[in-house]
Amino acid sequence: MLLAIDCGNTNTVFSIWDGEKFLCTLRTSTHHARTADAYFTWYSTLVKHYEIEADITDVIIASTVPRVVFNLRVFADRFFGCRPLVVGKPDCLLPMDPRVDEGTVPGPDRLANAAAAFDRHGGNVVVVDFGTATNFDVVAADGAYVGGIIAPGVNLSLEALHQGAAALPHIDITRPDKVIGTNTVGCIQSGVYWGYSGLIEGLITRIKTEYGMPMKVVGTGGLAPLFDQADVGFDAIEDDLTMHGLTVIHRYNKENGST
Ligand SMILES: Nc1ncnc2c1ncn2[C@@H]1O[C@H](COP(=O)(O)OP(=O)(O)OP(=O)(O)O)[C@@H](O)[C@H]1O
Ligand SMILES: CC(C)(CO)[C@@H](O)C(=O)NCCC(=O)O
Ligand SMILES: [K+]
Repeated sequence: MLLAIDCGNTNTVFSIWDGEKFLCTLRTSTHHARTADAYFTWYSTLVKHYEIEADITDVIIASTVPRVVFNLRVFADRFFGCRPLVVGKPDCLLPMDPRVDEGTVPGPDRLANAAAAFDRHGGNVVVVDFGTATNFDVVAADGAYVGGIIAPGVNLSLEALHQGAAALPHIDITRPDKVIGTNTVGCIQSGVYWGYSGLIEGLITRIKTEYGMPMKVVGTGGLAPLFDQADVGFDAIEDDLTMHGLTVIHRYNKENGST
């Protein structure tokens, strides 16, 4: 069985893949100082709680935070006796290499999204991934990641307003019915929800125009369903896209002999 680890700037997600389906998905906040032993304590408690029969033989990691990789490597080695595949490292093959400016290191989450989008939709896809940042990942007809857009994440924008303006409270994102807010919270909610909806819709339109061919748009990440309610232009919402990409990359490496 495969343990797939998607380590974002805010949250770290572990999923166990039995070759056909994910048996569970476990989430914790990302801390670069978390030790291998601490990962195992957390992991084994939850696996026991959910009564999962996990026989982990392989581990794959995609981390947007370079510093956590060391402890995750130790975790894989100490508790599962395996050397993990780390997306973005030279010994982790990709089904298709990215085509970006020389010296650019695309986020491993974006490489996983590209592999997943190609596997499920066959390319000519733009993935909109709502995480700490909101990134748009363009996947060409042959499955290559060819670039995209990085915008500040929704929660980051809310936090920045609160941090930077003394009279503005911290609020949670929600879909306000009205655009014209009649109280402070309503005004912020409108600015972020409707402002962000315009950003997504506008960027999708511009990407399609520049790309010049029909494209599918797939939304993923925690806030994708909320923005889908504003009809921003998603053809599909797939909450497991990055994880699916990790299983695709892992399978590709197995079949092509690197692990
Ligand atoms: N209605 C909502 N309001 C606020 N947050 C939400 C809502 N729905 C989902 N979320 C948030 O979405 C998060 C899951 O999103 P996701 O895993 O895609 O990104 P992340 O963990 O925030 O970022 P990263 O992957 O960059 O670490 C959850 O932590 C949850 O707090
Ligand atoms: C954009 C984020 C932060 C999204 O998680 C991540 O993919 C990242 O750190 N990327 C590195 C830069 C790039 O993708 O071009
Ligand atoms: K993510």
